[in-house]
Amino acid sequence: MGKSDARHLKFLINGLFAKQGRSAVFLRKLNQKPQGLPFREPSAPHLSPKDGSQRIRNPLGIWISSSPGSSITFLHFPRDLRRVLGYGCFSPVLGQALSTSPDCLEGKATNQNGDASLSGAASRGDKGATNDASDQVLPIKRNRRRKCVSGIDEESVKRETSIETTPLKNTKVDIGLADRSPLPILATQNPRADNQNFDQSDKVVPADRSPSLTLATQNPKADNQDYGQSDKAAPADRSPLPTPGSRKPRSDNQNFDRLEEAALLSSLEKIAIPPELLDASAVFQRLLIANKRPAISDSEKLRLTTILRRFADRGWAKNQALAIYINSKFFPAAAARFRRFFVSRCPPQVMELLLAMGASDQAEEFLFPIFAEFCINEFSSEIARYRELVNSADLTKPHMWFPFTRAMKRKIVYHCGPTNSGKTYNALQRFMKASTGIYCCPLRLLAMEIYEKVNVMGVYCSLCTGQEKREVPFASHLACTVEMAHLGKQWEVAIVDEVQMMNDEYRGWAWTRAFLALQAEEIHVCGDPSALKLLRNLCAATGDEIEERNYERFMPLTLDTRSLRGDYSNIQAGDCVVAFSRREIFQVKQEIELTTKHRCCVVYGALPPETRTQQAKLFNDPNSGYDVLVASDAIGMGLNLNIKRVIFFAMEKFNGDQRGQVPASHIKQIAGRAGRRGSLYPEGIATTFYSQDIAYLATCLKQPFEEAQSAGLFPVFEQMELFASQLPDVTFAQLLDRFAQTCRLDGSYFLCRHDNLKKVANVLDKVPGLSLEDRFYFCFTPVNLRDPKCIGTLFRFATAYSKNVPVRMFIGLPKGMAKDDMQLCNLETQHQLLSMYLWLGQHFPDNAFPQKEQAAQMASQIATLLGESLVLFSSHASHKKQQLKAQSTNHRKDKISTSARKVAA
Ligand SMILES: Nc1ncnc2c1ncn2[C@@H]1O[C@H](COP(=O)(O)OP(=O)(O)OP(=O)(O)O)[C@@H](O)[C@H]1O
Repeated sequence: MGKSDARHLKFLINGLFAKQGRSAVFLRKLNQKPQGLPFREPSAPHLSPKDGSQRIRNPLGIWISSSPGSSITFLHFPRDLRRVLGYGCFSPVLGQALSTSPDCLEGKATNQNGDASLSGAASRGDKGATNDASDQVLPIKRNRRRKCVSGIDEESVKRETSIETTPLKNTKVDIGLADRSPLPILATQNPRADNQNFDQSDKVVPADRSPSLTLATQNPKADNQDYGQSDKAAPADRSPLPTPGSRKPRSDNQNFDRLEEAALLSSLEKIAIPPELLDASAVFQRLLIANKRPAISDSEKLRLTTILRRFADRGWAKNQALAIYINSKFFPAAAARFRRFFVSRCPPQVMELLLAMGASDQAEEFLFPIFAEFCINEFSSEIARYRELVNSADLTKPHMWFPFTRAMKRKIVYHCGPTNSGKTYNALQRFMKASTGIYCCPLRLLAMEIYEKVNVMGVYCSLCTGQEKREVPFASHLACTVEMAHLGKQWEVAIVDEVQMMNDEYRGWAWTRAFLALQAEEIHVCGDPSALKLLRNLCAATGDEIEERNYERFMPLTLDTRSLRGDYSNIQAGDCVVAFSRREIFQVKQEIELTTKHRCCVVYGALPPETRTQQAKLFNDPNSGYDVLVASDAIGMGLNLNIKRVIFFAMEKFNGDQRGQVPASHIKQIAGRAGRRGSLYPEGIATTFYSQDIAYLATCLKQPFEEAQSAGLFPVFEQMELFASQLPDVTFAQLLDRFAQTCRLDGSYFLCRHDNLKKVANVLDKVPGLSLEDRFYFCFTPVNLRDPKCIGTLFRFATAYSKNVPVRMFIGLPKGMAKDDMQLCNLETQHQLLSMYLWLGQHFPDNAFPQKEQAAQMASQIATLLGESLVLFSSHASHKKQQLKAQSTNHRKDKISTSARKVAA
């Protein structure tokens, strides 16, 4: 399809709705009349209300049917175009969506599973809504009162004209109408949200009859799946979309020979539909008023039933039906009703046509518009209910959730560079000069470090993490974990550190929210180059100005290809050995301490931040006697470490389901910890313990940063509540699933994974008496899901809370340092339980968790004990080493004396 064809198509779609006066802006912008198209001027309706439908002989061969009483207009595309666009029907609502949203045309809007969603795209109307203070209450409502831009900037004109070629040329990205997997298009957004102009047409179209019909999807995956199952493959589905070929050979029809089908189809395509049957609405009206047909032969009935069963079973119609808010679960019942209705009333002319078409795609295409009319007529309440549900799971245009922020003029400074390049340092310089500032980071440890550093420099700074709040009197600054960012306050400078985590599948939503919502004149975001493009896109949507500052490592990182060849004696002072499990970490530590003169500090995720900092200090201190660090990937972020060489003990990691290679981006981040400005080791080296791993390390280090495509999102409680109100009889875990299946997202976003939340939700399902809000927040509690003790304790806390009694810890203080690994594990678990209690204490009313202070004290004592235990472990090892040494000396002495005796004898 050529550029001009695409333009014609766009014009056609617009022209179709011009009579309602809603495409005027678009047409003016296009500023040219399509050549070769037999359109009348937009003001003159090109569809004659009398004949209802007519074939428009334009170069694209599209014909349109519409009838005076119908809210729907059908576009039937010729075969080659269908490959690109599918087949479908539009309501005036959709015409609005298309004519105001270039992004829709670009197919940018997707739901969670990567499906295009016409109405969900970021449109150029976005900026116009910035001052709409009435949007403040609920995200769903926020979208509804969007203002339209009256002025048209050059950029948007450019975007608009580029749309015409790009999607269609690639045939991959379409106008959001073609195949997408796994869910079909849900053109569900309330049209009122899109444009104020719609108010007029809203009056015309009765609520129940206004679903946005889309040219929905040929969805190969969803064909046979229940809509409700489609989230299973969610992460993968965000990736490459299937080529939108029109009607894929369907796998679900038993005994259907594809070749025969193809042959049949090629002949069937030639069947001409009489003009009087082109208008689906008219056909439906005929069916509606027809008496039940008394005389229909059994064979005719059987053939007709076969055609209609195929229509119901093959999946294509099911996907299309989503666009008219007939969900997949309801579709079989609707299709069965339609079959009975149709077979019993089918006029002879229609029957003849259908029997000639046979059980074919053409028959389905012919039937679908009639089915749509039937559904709208018969199932208006079901349609309205499902539409409400879909609308309540609308996560499109998340930047519009924060109108006060949008009303601000923000400057974004992106400090872009690899690890150890000084990004945070430079951002902090500006932060400290500002009269007010907020620093947001991924770890408690980092927040605590900045809190201490900044206060030492004389800038009063408070601390706020999930577990802890330290209020400094008269503090103007705040260091916090990103989830705890204060979004309602205005700041002069904000820092969002490690912004590439916006793409994190679990926590990404927190960075996205902070970035979109922070009310700061200047936002300094620090991150690696992987997030640069994404940030640019978000800034384009928010209207913020972006300045990019690029950084390079102070000293390059060198790859030592020799590796340690599996020999501990090659360990040197300043080495950091990275292992990916706790067991491996202690094994390596023990081996090093037994076989070399070095002593090891350890850092891993289960250690409290205080203990990790203490271990880092020990390692950084050249006089401490601890000169080697054994760590997990927890060193990738946050700690300032004087590492000379990073040695990867393994390149595989257990990811919760199975062991797999550690992704290159993680390897790079960890390796980048080697070498630090101003330390004993300004130059960094990376290598592996075993020589077989060196090739993978080399590959990882060479790899350029992989561009993040989308930012994480998660609904706020109010959204969840709205959604839940549509589904009163489901558990919270089911609700999370249903939300993930139903929600709609723009292409720049994905829904963060909720499997961990679901596990907690399942546990809490057994606790009666918790409100939806309680469940929502309880699910976010940081709990070690692999430890039954932690889960059991959370259950106990939730049960007590649900009974409205003060929640007690019942966690005793340990007797002393851990003497073995089991005791060490117990200490770690105890700290996790306390941390959980503290987190709940921060997020629920104070009187519900009254032992917060006690818990904080105990947590700090345990952190100290853990640190001391680790030191003790090292001295045990050196003691053992001495014993071994003594044993081997004695053994040697024995040997010598025996041989001396032998010689003497
Ligand atoms: N201009 C500077 N003067 C003195 N020290 C600096 C300067 N720039 C950076 N540093 C020091 O270099 C180290 C690394 O800097 P910084 O933490 O800012 O790097 P980064 O790029 O943010 O790394 P990461 O992504 O790992 O956080 C820090 O210890 C910091 O104090």
